[in-house]
Amino acid sequence: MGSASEFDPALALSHKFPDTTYSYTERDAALCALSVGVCLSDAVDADELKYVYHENGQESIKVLPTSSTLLVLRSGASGYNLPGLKYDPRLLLHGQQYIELYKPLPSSCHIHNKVSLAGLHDKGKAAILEIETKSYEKESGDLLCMNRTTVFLRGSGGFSKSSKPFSYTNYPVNQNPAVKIPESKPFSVFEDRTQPSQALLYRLSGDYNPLHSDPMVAKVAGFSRPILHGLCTLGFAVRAIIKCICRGDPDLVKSIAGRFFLHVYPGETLVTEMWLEGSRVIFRTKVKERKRTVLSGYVDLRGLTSSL
Ligand SMILES: CCCCCCC[C@@H](O)CC(=O)SCCNC(=O)CCNC(=O)[C@H](O)C(C)(C)COP(=O)(O)OP(=O)(O)OC[C@H]1O[C@@H](n2cnc3c(N)ncnc32)[C@H](O)[C@@H]1OP(=O)(O)O
Repeated sequence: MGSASEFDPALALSHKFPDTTYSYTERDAALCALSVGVCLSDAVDADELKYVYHENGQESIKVLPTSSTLLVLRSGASGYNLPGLKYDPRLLLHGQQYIELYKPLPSSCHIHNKVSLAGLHDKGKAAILEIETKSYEKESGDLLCMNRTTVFLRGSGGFSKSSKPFSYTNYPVNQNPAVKIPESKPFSVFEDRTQPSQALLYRLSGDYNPLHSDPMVAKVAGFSRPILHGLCTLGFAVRAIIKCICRGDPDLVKSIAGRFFLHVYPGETLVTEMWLEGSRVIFRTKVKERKRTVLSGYVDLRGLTSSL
């Protein structure tokens, strides 16, 4: 169990993460797509079949931009170990995700990851830890994407040594996923029902955190049953945006930012509302059954035609 006295922010900040490597195949990419609801309600959906099948062979399938998180899972799906930070991994929740995509993701790839600490904050009742991963294609050396993961470590705050709460960030404020939701009617709304087994499928993408599969672990974490991975909810939301606004073209997505407000139980219905502001899509996802917002954020697009 973590406690404030076991936090040494200076030690954590001076830590140099080792580079990591990762390889994924067309099978991983297709599984990742299926686990965020691709072709869930229509097995021949013309916008989505390309993520799992291509007539020219599996090497020609497209990869969803949210699958970029697949590349960084090895660096800490159910917890991050770094000196100076001891906490209870069962109380960790995914708070935010920020993704930049520089090139369409290939259907299979060998990856070289450079990992760094992007933020550390004392929120009193919780600590917030932000880890940034830059993923390079091993063969070409090209930078493919950047993922910044914010985790909320409940029960681990209160470690500040002075009266001012400790807060360190090394990235621009305009990359903050917190957004103001417009008061106007949404440009588009998309509804999707997750399956009761959704988290059991999503975990095969590589996040084996037992919070999503083990009823006892879920109880300790304060939930009545295992909850859905935050990145699965984000995958459903971004899929909805690609479908409703990008006319099915995933390569239009330049960056994605999302903040998780509340847990989702597998089997619940996700309703994603979208507003178009220039080349930015602001979105909000609600759970229909509980009428609660679970996620909001924005997706920046490249080359959007004005005919929308
Ligand atoms: C790619 C690698 C992936 C690895 C991912 C991690 C592993 C995964 O397996 C784990 C998961 O997927 S968990 C499932 C998804 N996440 C969730 O369900 C969490 C949903 N959110 C919550 O429960 C609350 O918002 C909660 C609990 C997060 C916060 O609620 P409160 O305690 O009520 O907080 P509040 O009092 O409102 O705010 C306190 C301060 O914290 C900031 N904050 C709030 N929500 C945040 C969030 N989601 N992310 C980041 N910061 C957040 C607030 O701004 C506030 O700070 P300040 O006082 O300075 O304004």
